[in-house]
Parts: sequence; structure tokens; C-alpha cells
Amino acid sequence: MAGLDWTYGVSTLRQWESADYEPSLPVSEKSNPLTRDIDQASAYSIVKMLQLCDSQMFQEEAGTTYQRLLSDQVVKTLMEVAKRVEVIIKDPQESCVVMSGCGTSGRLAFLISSGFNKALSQLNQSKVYSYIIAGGDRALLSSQEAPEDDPRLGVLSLKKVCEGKKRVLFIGISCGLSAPFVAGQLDFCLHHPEVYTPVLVGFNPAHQARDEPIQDCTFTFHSVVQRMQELAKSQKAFLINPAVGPEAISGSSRMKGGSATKILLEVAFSAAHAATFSNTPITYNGVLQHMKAYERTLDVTYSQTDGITTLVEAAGQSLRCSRHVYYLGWGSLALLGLIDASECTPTFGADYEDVRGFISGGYRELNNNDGPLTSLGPKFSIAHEDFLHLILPCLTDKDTVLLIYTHPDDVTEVGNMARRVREKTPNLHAVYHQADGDTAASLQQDDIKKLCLSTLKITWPREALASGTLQHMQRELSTKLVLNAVSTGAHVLKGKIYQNHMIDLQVTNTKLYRRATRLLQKLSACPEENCEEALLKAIYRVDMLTVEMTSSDITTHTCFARNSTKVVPLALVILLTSWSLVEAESHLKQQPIVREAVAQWMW
Ligand SMILES: O=P(O)(O)OC[C@@]1(O)O[C@H](CO)[C@@H](O)[C@@H]1O
Repeated sequence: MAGLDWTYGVSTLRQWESADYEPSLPVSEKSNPLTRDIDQASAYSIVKMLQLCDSQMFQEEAGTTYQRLLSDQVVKTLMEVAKRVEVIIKDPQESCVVMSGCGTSGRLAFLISSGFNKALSQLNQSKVYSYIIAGGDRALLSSQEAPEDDPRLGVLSLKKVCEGKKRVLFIGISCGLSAPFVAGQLDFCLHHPEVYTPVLVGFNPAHQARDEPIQDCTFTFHSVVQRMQELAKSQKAFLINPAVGPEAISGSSRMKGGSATKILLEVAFSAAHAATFSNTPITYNGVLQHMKAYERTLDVTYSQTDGITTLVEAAGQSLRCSRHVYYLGWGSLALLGLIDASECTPTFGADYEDVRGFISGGYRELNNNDGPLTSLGPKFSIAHEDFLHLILPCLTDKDTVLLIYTHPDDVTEVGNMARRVREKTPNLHAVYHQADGDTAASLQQDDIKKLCLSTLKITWPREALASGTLQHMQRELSTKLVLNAVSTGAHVLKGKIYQNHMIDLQVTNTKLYRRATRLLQKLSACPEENCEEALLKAIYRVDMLTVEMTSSDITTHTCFARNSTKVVPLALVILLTSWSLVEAESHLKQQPIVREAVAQWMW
């Protein structure tokens, strides 16, 4: 892979696989040795680090420790899942495919189901794909972390979507094999095998599935996985759980976890569609080649490192001076902008106004289950018209605006928007996709280029395998990689990250509570007990914890934490200094960049 020789050797790329590397953590929670110094890196180095992290997705299997994306077993399971989907497509009245997940996993379920339903509609076929996202449609555009802990809610939403169906292929997505919401749904499927065939998509080996008790349940995620493993032997359940390596920002499964989810499901569904509509049998080689086409997507995208670096620098500068980044997109590429923007709140503790996405056509284009959500508040205004009315009048040259589109499909509209934005700010950039050899001169494209400070052109080779649909899905993945780099890089440059950990994480569900406690242990070197005590003091904003507080369960703590800010930084300062809560709070107020606020005790 191009860039492999950049700073790191192969051993660093594979270090995370060693049995003694952070042995108590599942892969999805480990910290990536490649990005240990990302918090001190330049924009260019950040992009190169992200490239290397992403390349780990396609590393070959070494030994028997971890299954990988291209492993034999993964390819074979995808073939079997594709065959089940083929059967369902042929019987749309009685059957359906349901994808479900929390946060990014649910958003990708939405993106993928929309894309494949559209493909069916274009062939005059009935739709068979549905999505479920924990917290409902509002979670498509905003952070809703608490419902992830609720298995009953998962079951209720599954029953609702499947009403009247006789055969359901249920695909539960949980990158860390950890979300109780998904565990509940899988458990329900296992109890109703006459209707449901469960498939689990995630990125840890089965033995690393979360084994923490779930409130009022007799099962854990781990026990559900064990039952599925047993049934997988007779193909009554399927596990697709290759390891893709630790995330660039520890635990941020929106990145590789999200990308790999998109790749796996699109490969399976594309194979099923090709088998049904173009008589192309589902073969091992066909599936493998399709996966490899996605590997080339990474190369095509990261061949534009300089262009991506420019965008990271621009976005970083905007965030550093408390201004904003706006993604203005067209078609499904815009959806990737909405998704990326929505993830900044839970990942970086960002305000929804820091990074915002807008889609041409608004909710009409989004076509989500619940329709327009504008009445839920200003963060749900997502149409370009909303941008023009609400944002444009106050836009300054400190804000970064990014146009995201396909050439030549969208250029007329893009040109019009570019002119409007350019009247307010020169800080306008474009990311666009174009097929190789598509040299049709376009005056509009030239105009757009002249209006933009930078343009990132991603050119797609015309490969034999790359049908229109595959090309489109590759463009989506490529856009995801670019935007993940922009928002992650910008927040790193803003000082939101310590080493490769997000310090200011929200503590709004059990997974995040555990992650926060672990992080405090790592950074303060204090015992777990003290760290949890400091965390609770920061959540409840007290110097002395009451018995009621210490005896409450994690759900109560995380509910309370929803209204507290800077919980983990506060706990860290308390641990490192033994200051009172008020002193620690005032210190953080004076130095809002958390990394700098704690640096003096940690370097
Ligand atoms: O159940 P998963 O997929 O392991 O985790 C889902 C989740 O908690 O993790 C993501 C970020 O880490 C969020 O998008 C989402 O809320």
C-alpha cells in the first residue's frame, strides 16, 4: 500500500495484534499504536495516520488470532447471507431484511437500506430493506446514547418493523459487540427461529463480546453471541465479525467500524441483487473481488492526501476560533455529511453548531421513516434552504464551507450555491467525484473551481467490475473517509484529544461510563475505585458523595450525566490535584482546551 513506509514500519501496523498489547481490552476499545502522537501532529501527519489506520482494515489474516475482512470465513458467511437476501427479494410480501444499530451503526443501516431500496424501486420491485436506529429517527441526526442500553426498546422496535412478516433476516450491527439494544433484538430472534434468522455484524472476536450483566435480563451480549455461534454451525444464525484494528481515536467506531459495516453489507446485498436480477451466481471470487474494489477505494481517496490536508487545516482553523464547518451536499453524499456532522457531538463533545450538514432537497431527499423532523428543534433543519436562511446571513470568512457533489450530475445547483456562499466568504472548498475519462468540458465546473479556495477532485477508474451502483457506493465510502478525516483532524487540531483519546467524552451510557473510568485510570494512574469516585463527584458536582449516589446504578449515573458538561476532564483534574470541585471547575474555565488544562501534571 502506498504510504506504508511513512514513518512507521509493518511491525507498528500489526502491533495491536500481539497478545500482550492492552490484553484486557477488546479490539474496538484498544488504542492504536499508529496514532499515539496524533494530538501533536500536523494536519498532513494526521491524514497520513488516518490512512494507515484505514489500511489496517484490509490487512491479511496472520495466524489464527483474528479473522480479517478478507478472511475465508468472512467471505463464505457473506455468500450465505447474500443467498438469504436473494430469497427475501423474491418474496417481498411475506419477508424482509431488517438492519439495526445504535448511533453510527443505525445511521449506516439507514443509508444502506435507502440505497438498496432505491435500487429495487428503479427495477420496479418492492422494497425489502428496513432500518432501526436506537432512539428513533431523531438519532439519525443527533446524539441519542441512552437508548443503546435498553434491550426492551430494541425488541419493541423490531416487532413493530416486522409486523405481518413470515420471514425476517435480522442484521444486528454493534461494532463492539456490546450494545444491549442489539443484544435484546438478537435474543428475541433466537427465541423465534420460525420467523427470524439473526445475523450479527461487529468488529471484535466472539470471545471479546461484552459480558457485563444487562439490567433485568438473563443474557449478556456475550451469551447471545455464544448461542449464535452454536446455531451458526447449522447456518441458522450468522456472525460476521472480522477485526479491523483499533480506531484512530480510541473507541471511535464511527470510523473503521462504520466503514467496514458499509463494505460488508453492501457486498452481501449487491451479490444478492446481481443473483436475482442479472443471473450472476453468488460466488466466492465474486464476493472477494467486490471487497477488494473497496480496498482500492482507500487508495483512490488517499492519493489526494494534500487536498484532504488542506480541508483539515481549514476546518481546524475554523473550530480553533470557535467558528463553524458546514457541509453542503447533494444526493446520498450529502447524507454522509449529515452523519459525520451528527457524530461530532458524542465523539468530541462538540456543539451541534460546530460542524453541520445540509442536504439538497432536505427531508424529501432523506426519505426517513418519520418524515420531516424540523419541529424537533433548530439542529433538525437540514435543507439547503435552511442553510441559506439561517446560516448564510451570519457567515464569515472564519467559517469553512465544503461543497460535496458528483460531477457532472449536480454542477448547476452547486454553481448557484457556490456563488451565494462566495458573496459572504472566500473560505469555500469543494470535494467532488468524477469518472476517469469524463473530460466533458463543463463551464459550470470551471466556475465552481474559480470560486473555491481548494477543490478536491476524486477520479474513479472505469473498471470492468465497477458497475454504476458499485461506483456510487465507492464514492460514498470515499466521501465518508474524507469527512471523517476533516472532522477528526479539525477536532485534534482544536486540542480535543489527548494522545489518541477523547478526554471530554460524554458519559451517557454504560459503555461510555466504563470507557471514562478506564481512561481516568490510564491518565491518572490511580486505582479504579478512586477513578470511579472522582467520576461520580464530577457527574453529581459534589465534593462528598452521598450514600444515595454511591448506591445508585450506572443507568442513574448516566441519566444524570446527560446534563453535566466536562465530566471526565473535571474528574481528571480532581484526581491529579486533589483540588475541590469548585477549584477544578474554575481551572477548566480558564483553560477550556482540556489537553492543555491537564498537561502540566501529565507531561
Ligand atoms: O454498538 P456499537 O456499534 O459498538 O456502538 C454504537 C455507539 O455507541 O458507538 C459509536 C461511537 O463509538 C456511536 O455511534 C454509537 O452510539
